[in-house]
Amino acid sequence: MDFASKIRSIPDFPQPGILFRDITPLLADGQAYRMAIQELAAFARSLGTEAVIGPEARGYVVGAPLAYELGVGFVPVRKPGKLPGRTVAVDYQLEYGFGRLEVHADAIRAGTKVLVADDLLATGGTISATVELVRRLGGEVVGAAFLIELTELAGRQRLPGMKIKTLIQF
Ligand SMILES: O=P(O)(O)OC[C@H]1O[C@H](OP(=O)(O)OP(=O)(O)O)[C@H](O)[C@@H]1O
Ligand SMILES: Nc1ncnc2[nH]cnc12
Repeated sequence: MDFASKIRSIPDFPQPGILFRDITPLLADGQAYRMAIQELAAFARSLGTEAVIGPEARGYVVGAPLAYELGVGFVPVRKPGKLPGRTVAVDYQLEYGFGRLEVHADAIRAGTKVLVADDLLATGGTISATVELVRRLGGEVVGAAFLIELTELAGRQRLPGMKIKTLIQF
């Protein structure tokens, strides 16, 4: 499957100088979406994944179906003030901004093998923050799975030693 042909590139969004890689055409193609999730699921299975975690919002369209396909739980990471229970938070930076991510403090049992999932790896800021949240809760991060990797932004360097699967590289 040529997943890259299902990605639309939009210049200067959300700000000048950013070439935005839009996954919505891939999501709209049921067969491509399913094959992409199944390919990431094979990687996740090989790592013994017991839970999947993903950041709001686009991390959910990868992480949630991946967890469902594996038959394991999904842990949502949210932007501030959205989760009703006690939370743990980390601040982070991304290609075009900065922010804070939160997770419920009781979302992961200590020792759980957790796969982190998102649509896209750019600078790695978002996923590093997500990894940090898992570790703070005592989970073991076994790997990271993405649809897209922006190789020039070297996000992998923020994840030393991590097993990483990406379906499309730009
Ligand atoms: O590797 P990084 O430099 O951190 O960039 C990648 C992140 O940026 C985008 O999310 P965004 O914060 O735009 O939020 P969204 O999912 O709500 O659109 C994307 O979905 C990744 O989570
Ligand atoms: N260039 C990009 N396109 C889409 N999502 C992104 N998140 C961070 N950088 C991005």
